[in-house]
Amino acid sequence: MELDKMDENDWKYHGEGNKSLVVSHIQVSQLVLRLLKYPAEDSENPPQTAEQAFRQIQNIVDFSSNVMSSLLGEKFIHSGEVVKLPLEFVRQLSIKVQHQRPVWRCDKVMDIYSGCALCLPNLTSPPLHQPTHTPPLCIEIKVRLIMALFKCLFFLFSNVTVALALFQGRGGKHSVLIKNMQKDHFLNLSGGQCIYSSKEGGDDSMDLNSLLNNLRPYLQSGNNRINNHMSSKPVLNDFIQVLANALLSEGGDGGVVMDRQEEGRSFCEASVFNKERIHHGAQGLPSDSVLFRILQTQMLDTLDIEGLYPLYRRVEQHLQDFPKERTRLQIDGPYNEAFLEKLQKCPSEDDGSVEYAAAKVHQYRVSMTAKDCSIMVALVPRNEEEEDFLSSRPPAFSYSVSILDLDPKPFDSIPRQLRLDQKIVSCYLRTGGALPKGSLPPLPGIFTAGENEDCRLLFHPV
Ligand SMILES: O=P(O)(O)O[C@@H]1[C@@H](OP(=O)(O)O)[C@H](OP(=O)(O)O)[C@H](O)[C@H](OP(=O)(O)O)[C@H]1OP(=O)(O)O
Ligand SMILES: Nc1ncnc2c1ncn2[C@@H]1O[C@H](COP(=O)(O)OP(=O)(O)OP(=O)(O)O)[C@@H](O)[C@H]1O
Repeated sequence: MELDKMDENDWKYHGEGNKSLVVSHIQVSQLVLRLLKYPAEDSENPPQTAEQAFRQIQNIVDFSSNVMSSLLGEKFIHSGEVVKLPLEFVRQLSIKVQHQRPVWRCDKVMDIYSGCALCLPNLTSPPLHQPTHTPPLCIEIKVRLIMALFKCLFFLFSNVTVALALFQGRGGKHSVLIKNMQKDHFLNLSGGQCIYSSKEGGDDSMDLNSLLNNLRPYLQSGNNRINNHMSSKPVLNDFIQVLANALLSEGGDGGVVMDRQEEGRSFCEASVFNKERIHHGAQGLPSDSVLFRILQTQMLDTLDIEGLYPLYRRVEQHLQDFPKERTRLQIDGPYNEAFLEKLQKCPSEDDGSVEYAAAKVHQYRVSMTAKDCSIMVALVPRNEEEEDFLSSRPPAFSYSVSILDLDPKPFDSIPRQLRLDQKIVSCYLRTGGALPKGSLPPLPGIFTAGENEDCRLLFHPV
């Protein structure tokens, strides 16, 4: 990428979240740029200088590469690098992508003032072995939330959202869905075609059929492939199994997903949802799988928000008295090895010190990041000429598993977490356990549990 020759026509809208917007390169399919967003009311007066924006993105890179990578496993992490882009390019890009942005995300605008962005590999287009005729199938899962489809993994997470992205064609023809199940959010990437949704009041079964029709060519094998027939249930079951196998596999990149039942450890084994499993947390998950690593990192919050808040207040009070201590305590970074050491070597007993309190807050913030990240799984059917592809069921896939959105959560976000938690608890007490439609998702510490298809809330000791 030649930074002095940037042309907005080489880039297209890819997706966005709450605080960043992502564009992907049209020709160089392995590249994306992630740009910061500001509240729309700040569009005339950017809330930070170019230097501060650069620092913010460098902090994101450092936090990912020095802290989260060590906790989650390097093989799953792509931290990227900060780039400085020509301002005119960024302005033109912002105009170009505007009409593709979902309306409900337009309360924020793309940062067109700093010229800073994060350059990352495109995780929906991973360099997986030899090219095949069939394009990669990408599934993005926001781990905080998990959908009923994945109820086998229920015990890991606290709510229900999944984003599924089906990409057809590496260069040009795309069929894409990214869907937030809970809020009915769509992110249609350029030229995207929705293959699955569960719109409120919409015809879910039709959408599920659309998903199944798109999945069928990936999952038909052996006789089914020749006869071009495979009924819906096995398609969905196979899809879940292939996806679960990738999530439970111990390789990060470029592994091969086969049916794990043959290895004596099946997906269903992990699906048993019972009190034992909740109490033992990670038991049953392969120790180097992405799910295990994320769960371990989520469990750094040994205190719940109510237990943490007094420690946060201790640090806050100390900073009011000694503002310069902010740097020594690494409240806003730098996110280096010393920061990691602080949270890893935090004593188990409170000695009343501000260092202890700061380390607990650091741990909590890291845990929050691990609860809010996403997993991207890219699957490519293995060479269709190979014997095992034709005979195995479900067919074998090459895969890559990555974790995205590992930004540090600000120190100042703690009081907001407490308010959210209090709202949820009062809602729980008011409704006797049933969340009203459209309400906030439960926070960590509250599980949406499913047994025999029905959902209820359980308080989970953390
Ligand atoms: O605060 P919450 O619980 O609403 O969570 C925010 C998420 O909302 P949702 O999970 O959809 O309700 C929100 O997700 P959305 O993409 O907006 O759905 C973000 O993940 C946000 O993180 P950040 O501010 O971008 O670092 C999340 O904020 P943090 O609380 O993790 O800082
Ligand atoms: N490296 C990448 N490769 C491919 N797609 C990506 C990449 N990074 C982000 N995306 C896409 O862009 C979307 C927004 O990115 P991201 O989740 O990092 O934004 P965010 O604003 O931090 O989100 P959140 O609202 O969860 O905080 C993702 O959901 C994903 O679909």
